[in-house]
Amino acid sequence: MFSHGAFPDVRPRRLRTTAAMRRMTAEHRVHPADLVLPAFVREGIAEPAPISSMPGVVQHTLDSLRRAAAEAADAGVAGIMLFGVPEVKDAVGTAATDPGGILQVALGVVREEVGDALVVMSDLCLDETTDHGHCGLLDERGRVDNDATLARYAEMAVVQAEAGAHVLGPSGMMDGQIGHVRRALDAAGHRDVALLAYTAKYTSAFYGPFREAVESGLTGDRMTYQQDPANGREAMRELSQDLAEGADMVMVKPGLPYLDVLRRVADEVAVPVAAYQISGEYAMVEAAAEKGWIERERAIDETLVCFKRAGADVILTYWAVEAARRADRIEALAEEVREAGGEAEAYPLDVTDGAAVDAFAEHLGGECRVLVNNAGGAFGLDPVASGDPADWRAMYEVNVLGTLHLTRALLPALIASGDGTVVVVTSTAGHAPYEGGAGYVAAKHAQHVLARTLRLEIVAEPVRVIEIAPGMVRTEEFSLTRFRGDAERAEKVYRGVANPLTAEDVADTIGWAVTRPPHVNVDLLVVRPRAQASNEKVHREG
Ligand SMILES: NCc1[nH]cc(CCC(=O)O)c1CC(=O)O
Repeated sequence: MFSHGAFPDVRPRRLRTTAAMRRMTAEHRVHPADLVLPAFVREGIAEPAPISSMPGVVQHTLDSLRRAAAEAADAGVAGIMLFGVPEVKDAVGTAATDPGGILQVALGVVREEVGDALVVMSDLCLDETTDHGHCGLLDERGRVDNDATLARYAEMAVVQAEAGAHVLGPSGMMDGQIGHVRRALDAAGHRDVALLAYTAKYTSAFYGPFREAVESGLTGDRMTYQQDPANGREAMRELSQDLAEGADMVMVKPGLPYLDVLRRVADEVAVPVAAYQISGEYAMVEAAAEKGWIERERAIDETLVCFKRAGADVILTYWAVEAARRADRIEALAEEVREAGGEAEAYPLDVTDGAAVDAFAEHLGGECRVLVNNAGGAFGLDPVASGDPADWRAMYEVNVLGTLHLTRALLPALIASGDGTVVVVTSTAGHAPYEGGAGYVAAKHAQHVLARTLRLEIVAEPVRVIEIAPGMVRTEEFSLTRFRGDAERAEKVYRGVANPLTAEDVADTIGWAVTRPPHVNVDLLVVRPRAQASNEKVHREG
């Protein structure tokens, strides 16, 4: 290495003096387009089922998977990798080649939802569908039979491609799987379906939580087909095989314990390189954070940028959507505030998660003057007769319980400040019904009444409670979320309306109300565009 000179002329710390300097000199950044969300979908459940060893991750229903895919697309994530959990498992994994099998149905649902907006990937492996839990077929002595398994993989590949997958991820570590699957796809006319080869897949204790996620029946281990953690060079042998067999992208898995392998692979190839941050890696960070032993968001971001530094182009991570949001819009907004001379910190938070909200309150360290409860949203526009209870529940969770969680957690700090303000952003839907809006209307009425009740309860405290109720506001996502990404339907809401309110109009209103002198409590402020006289009386031109 050439010399850069010596101390005291050379002081590397100069480049670390300010946030702006560090940002300019950062060698790597995580972009939402680098991230892929692995997602589980389970057959025969009516509600998403939490996975206890992966807090925050669920086994989806088809419906909740559809929503999660739309959310991932909205967050700018690159892709989604689907794992299916069938109701019935058997020795040969029949569900894996049944066009009506859960994974295939899920692929169809996700493609229908997101089209080509996400790269839709599917796990190509038998362990989710076999009762013995192995990634392949067993011979009469109970050993995993490589070549018999290849034939099953070939059938699965065609069925998954037909169901709509853009990319298949053969993860069973059978010799020759990439070439076998490639030829099967080509023979069936699926020349454009790409293969993400699990090139270096190690037998790992860190897959533990995944086994719960797919309700694996595995007894024993996978040591005869997955790689030995002691081996690095062997990964290069697998790599040359996969490339020769036509792999479009290659992957190293697990992630963090194998960054050296990732670096070796990345140095060697001319195809995109992926890393899979697996279930056990996720669980470790979540568990330590839950105990308060590490800072959750910092730890997550650090792991992700380390993958980039080690040479990954693509990262499969259960934090994909959260990290994309953090990397993306909230941070951009904080940056805007800082550039305007203010101070800001971006802190992505799921307001429906009471424990996460408590952690956020702790992060603030007992200091808070103004709380703006702005998180909210509408899902669906169905009449009561066909209302979807899952939508209604979700709307209650985010609009009402979100406000409860934050207000509860921050009230002590607001009171202690000696001059606090709670703003509750409701809606004109909190004051009058409209057809199709019942679930949202009910939630917004509840939020309105929460604000009124709180005002009664804390009248003796130095805290104001202000409700802002906006009417028609055109933002990039309110109607898009309500109609699950149907842009045309979302657009129709505002068609012909001269000037719907903007997010800035509402922010301006909040800013005004909050900056009145402390003794002035704006109880309720309804703000609508001039063209809207009531929820259902809107003037449209043309
Ligand atoms: N179909 C095999 C497969 N594909 C992805 C994972 C693990 C993913 C994770 O742990 O997050 C596994 C489990 C295994 O090899 O035992």
